[in-house]
Amino acid sequence: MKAEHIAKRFGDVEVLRGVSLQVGRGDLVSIIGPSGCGKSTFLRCLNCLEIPDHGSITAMGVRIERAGGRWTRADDHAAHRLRSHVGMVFQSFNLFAHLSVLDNIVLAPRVVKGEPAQIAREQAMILLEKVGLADVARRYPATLSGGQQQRAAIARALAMRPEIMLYDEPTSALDPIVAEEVLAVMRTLDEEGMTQIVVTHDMRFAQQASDTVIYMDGGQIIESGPPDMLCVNPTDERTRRFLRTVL
Ligand SMILES: Nc1ncnc2c1ncn2[C@@H]1O[C@H](COP(=O)(O)OP(=O)(O)OP(=O)(O)O)[C@@H](O)[C@H]1O
Repeated sequence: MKAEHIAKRFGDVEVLRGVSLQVGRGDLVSIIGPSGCGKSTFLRCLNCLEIPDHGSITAMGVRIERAGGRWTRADDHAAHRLRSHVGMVFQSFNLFAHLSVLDNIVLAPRVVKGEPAQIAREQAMILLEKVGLADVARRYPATLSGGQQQRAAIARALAMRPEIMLYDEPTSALDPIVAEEVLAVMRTLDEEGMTQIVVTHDMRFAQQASDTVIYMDGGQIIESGPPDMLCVNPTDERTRRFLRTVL
């Protein structure tokens, strides 16, 4: 996946100022940086949940190019194709409260892809097994712990068979022990070759699990590199100051 010169403003506020990033297949990239620096906005631009004003996104043979003009029907079509390759997981899980865990996972394959019920359910059970939730498949989200809900959200995203997974602070609402269960699922996906981009405040995970850590500040990428290089010996003073406060 490649993003080039992504720019985005909300009213007078220039939130992203030409952010470029290339993520290799199977890589796990963590995006860190101070609150409000544009991490989530950038992540959301990657699957056009937020429409960039300028710049381009290329992934899985789909290219979206923006030059400040109107968002057209053709752009919409391209964004739809892009999203069919990309799963997204949010901080607040966003599960459907009125559906069981199993039905949460079955829903999109049934409705969007028209998969037969039996196949969608079998696939969902395989995914629930994978994230350690097979025994709670019939329960409703409200009866699960935060970590279980987040793992169900990951299974739901995986049910659409994405090649790329985006996570927006997946463990920020969780205590460290429960967060570890979620991070373990992401590590397993990494071992299986899934491409993953994670906005996170969890520096330990960023350091231990990432191929690349991106440090953003002020709507720009200030520094990027392998976790050791970035976290042990950052070249930029702002990066050093940020890491001193979080490590
Ligand atoms: N839909 C929106 N409308 C207006 N302003 C927005 C919108 N979304 C984000 N912003 C603003 O853009 C800036 C960047 O927000 P963003 O959520 O991308 O930062 P972040 O680095 O992910 O922060 P955090 O770590 O606190 O989640 C903030 O000033 C935020 O208020």
